[in-house]
Amino acid sequence: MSADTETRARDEAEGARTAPGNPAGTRADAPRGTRAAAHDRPGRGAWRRVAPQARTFLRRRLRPLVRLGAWSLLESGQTFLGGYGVARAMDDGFLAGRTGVGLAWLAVGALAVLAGGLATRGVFRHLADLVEPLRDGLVRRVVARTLHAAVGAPARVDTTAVSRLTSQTEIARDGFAGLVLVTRSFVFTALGALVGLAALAPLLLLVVLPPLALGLALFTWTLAPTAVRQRQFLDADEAVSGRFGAAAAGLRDVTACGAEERIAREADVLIEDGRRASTALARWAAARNLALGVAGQLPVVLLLVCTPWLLDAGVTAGELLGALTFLTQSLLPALHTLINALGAAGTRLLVVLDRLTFTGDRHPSGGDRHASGASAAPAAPPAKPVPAPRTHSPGPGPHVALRGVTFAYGPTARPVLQDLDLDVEPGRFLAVVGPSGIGKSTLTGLVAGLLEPARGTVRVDGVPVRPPGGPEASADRVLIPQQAYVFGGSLRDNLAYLCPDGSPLDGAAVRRSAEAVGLGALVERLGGYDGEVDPAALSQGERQLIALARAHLSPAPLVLLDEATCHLDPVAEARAERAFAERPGTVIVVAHRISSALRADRVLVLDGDRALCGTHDELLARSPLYAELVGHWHPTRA
Ligand SMILES: Nc1ncnc2c1ncn2[C@@H]1O[C@H](COP(=O)(O)OP(=O)(O)OP(=O)(O)O)[C@@H](O)[C@H]1O
Repeated sequence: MSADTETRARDEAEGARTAPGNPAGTRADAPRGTRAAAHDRPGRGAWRRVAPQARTFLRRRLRPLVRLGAWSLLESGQTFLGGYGVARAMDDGFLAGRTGVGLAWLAVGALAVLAGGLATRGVFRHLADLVEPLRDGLVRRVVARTLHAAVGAPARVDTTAVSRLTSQTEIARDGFAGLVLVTRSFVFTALGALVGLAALAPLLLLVVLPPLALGLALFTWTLAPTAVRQRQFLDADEAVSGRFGAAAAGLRDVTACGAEERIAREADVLIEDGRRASTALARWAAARNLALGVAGQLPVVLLLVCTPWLLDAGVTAGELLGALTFLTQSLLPALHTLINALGAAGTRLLVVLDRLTFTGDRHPSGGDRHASGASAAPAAPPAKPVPAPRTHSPGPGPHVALRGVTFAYGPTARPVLQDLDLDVEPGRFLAVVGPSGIGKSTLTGLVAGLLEPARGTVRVDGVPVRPPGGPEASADRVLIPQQAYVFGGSLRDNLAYLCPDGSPLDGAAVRRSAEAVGLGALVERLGGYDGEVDPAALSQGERQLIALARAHLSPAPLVLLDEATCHLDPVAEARAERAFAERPGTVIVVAHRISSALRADRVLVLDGDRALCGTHDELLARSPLYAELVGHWHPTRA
């Protein structure tokens, strides 16, 4: 606990946006649900949950509280003597022509400040006795709950526990320390000032107390709505970062499915929510400032306005000056710190404590606490690609033609592919092989339209491949990447994901595709095609089988498999590839194992700047790299 905690609390109060440790990970996968829940939940709900535990915590720590109070009382002596000393110095000293007496009273005030410094030291010593147990208790609770959850559902990893254990418990500790400091500082400063005013002239209380009480009441009224807005602001912020995190992780699928517009629309909604939440929060900050004006500045104005009346009523000039000293030197700064700290940092502390201490299965904010463990498989599917009418004449498959294609990942980067010419005849099965990082995925990205060549053309059936974003981008071709995309829902919905909307789903075709790629065992395990798919409970290989069956079932005549079978064993991989070879259409497979090349009609070997295309036998004779790749391959190990 450092001595600048009070200042920090004030700084924190200035803006929640800069809050350290944004616990964004808590609901990365459930932004919409989160938003809805956040709007439903009043701030009082959080207060009701946290308050009983807070009371128990404080009741058990009466001794440090009493010690803190005692040192604070001593500290308030400087407030009392500060204003009272000024009044006496004026009335009994300078105005009475006794300069020595005046200076002596001022010296008393200065000594009181020194004594106050010692008292502050005592306050900090005992603050730790109150604050550290809070942090320890929170850490214990988070660890216990995380372990409990991990034992209950080992497949789901609660990664948000790290944030709760580190930044959130630190926010809670620092926030609590800051609040204890500013609250007791205000209470004892106000006590010192009010006792001082009463000691000078009770009439002064008549002027000062009403606006002070009104301002404090106004401020208290803003607390609950501010907590609600604070929560909404944090939730909106988390929803935005969660949405962007999920979109970034699935960028390739999003583009392949032509879902950019929907993702952008959803992001717009969330950003708009964030803007609204922050505007509402700012409105309540303005209300807090009004409360500060009423409680802190209005008494000063009233005191000045009432000066003639007060003087007539027997209040002396020194007493008036003392009263102004109380107000401007002590009460106003303490009030300013209290209002800002309670209004922003206090409500944020409430929100964080609510999250850390809530013991239900679901996070109070509405998101599933474990949801982030299934980040590889978003909970809800993005937009389905809009099917476009097939522009080419129906046949065994489209003709893919690349002419002089050069591509680099940046204007100054070395090209990954250079002057590449390639023809994949209609209905053919092409395997692409080459060392890691040579540009195999880049090639599929170009054919899928996800990437644009710097030079040259990529045509499918004579039509230039359009850049991503067009509605037809994924209707004529389907790209299955290594990271298979599976969403929560029925198996049937997962398989039909690339089928045209509105057209009746042919049950026999679904079964044929599932059987063809080897999905039968999983279908049985899930209890049929209406069985629910839980992405987090599937192995990588099972997810790939679902994605493969989906591509097989789709009407797309061009299928691009980018190591889409890498988690399957060699037998399962061979079966899946055979299914695509037998399916009408053109297939380009980035081979995970060289055995894929043996099954292909033709093989493209990418080798640095050179690329060779031919049959297996031709390449064995012409490509040293291919011969080497095949040489290292042992059919029994593949
Ligand atoms: N988005 C990107 N930005 C910059 N460079 C990239 C990007 N994607 C790939 N690269 C680089 O381009 C080169 C080709 O990458 P690519 O993924 O096409 O290779 P690959 O043959 O598919 O590799 P692997 O077999 O390991 O998947 C690599 O050097 C890679 O680092």
